[in-house]
Amino acid sequence: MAGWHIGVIGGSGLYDPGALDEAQEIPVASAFGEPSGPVVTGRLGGVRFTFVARHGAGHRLSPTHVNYRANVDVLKRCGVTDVLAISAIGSLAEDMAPGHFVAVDQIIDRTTRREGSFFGNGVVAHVPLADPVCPRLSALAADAAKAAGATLHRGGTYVAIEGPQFSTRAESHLYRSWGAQVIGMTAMPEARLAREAELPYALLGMVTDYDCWRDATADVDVTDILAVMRANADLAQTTLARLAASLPGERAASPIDTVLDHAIITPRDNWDPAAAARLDAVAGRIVSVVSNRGATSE
Ligand SMILES: CSC[C@H]1O[C@H](OP(=O)(O)O)[C@H](O)[C@@H]1O
Ligand SMILES: Nc1ncnc2[nH]cnc12
Repeated sequence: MAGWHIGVIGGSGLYDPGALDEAQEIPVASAFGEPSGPVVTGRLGGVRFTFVARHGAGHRLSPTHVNYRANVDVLKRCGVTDVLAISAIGSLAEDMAPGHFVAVDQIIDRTTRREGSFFGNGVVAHVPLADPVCPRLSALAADAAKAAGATLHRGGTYVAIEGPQFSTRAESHLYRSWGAQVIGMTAMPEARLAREAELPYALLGMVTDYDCWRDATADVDVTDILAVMRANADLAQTTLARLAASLPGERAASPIDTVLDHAIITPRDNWDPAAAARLDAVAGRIVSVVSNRGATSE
């Protein structure tokens, strides 16, 4: 059994992880282009945390233009074992009020304009995604949020829209009729990619608004969202500290750690060497043999 190394992807309003011991920015390049911004690593209560701000410093990247592949790839390259995403979310459910936290457990993907896989073009893989969220990490994060003082909902279906516009009222009602409880623009393809990289993924959403389905409230507005996020940023950082304090000393293996064992369908002899080489981090357990073989035969 090994130790924990938590990768944190901070969403709107959470542009830094708070006080990390021995914090340092580390230069790490991705085979999939530029990550959103600097990667900061450090320790919280003795546990290593590595942080990237999803929309970059100064929130320059829209949900469509975030390089989700590079973000997950650099976290994997840093040796992260698990990924906790923190996001601003709209509520589609009466009981999930602004200020509450939701440990999301299901996702409906309505995004259309994003690179959704590390694989393809020479190495094809099909990972299982029935449960896109890791129940162990999600429960730990939920407990930590509760201990930090958040009003916490365990479980909730998140509908990921392309954005950047918020939904129409008809869409908002439609998503409610589908059984979705919260809405955002970033959980996909992030959760897909974490699974492909064999990284257990959990998503803690901070409710910032009621989207636009609720007659009794004004329609969603970005200024209000950021005000709620700012009011909750400390709570998110305290949640991380609580999480660090509550992690078991040893990290027992997760089935997600080895999900690629039965997912790659392209026979090894047919792998495209360049495609395999790019997978040296996300699928390092599997492809390193081939990359090395390619290197020796040249
Ligand atoms: C700031 S309003 C919309 C914006 O906020 C959420 O971002 P994130 O998931 O990174 O916290 C939402 O998904 C949109 O990107
Ligand atoms: N209502 C909403 N729709 C989409 N993304 C959001 N992020 C925060 N609130 C949102």
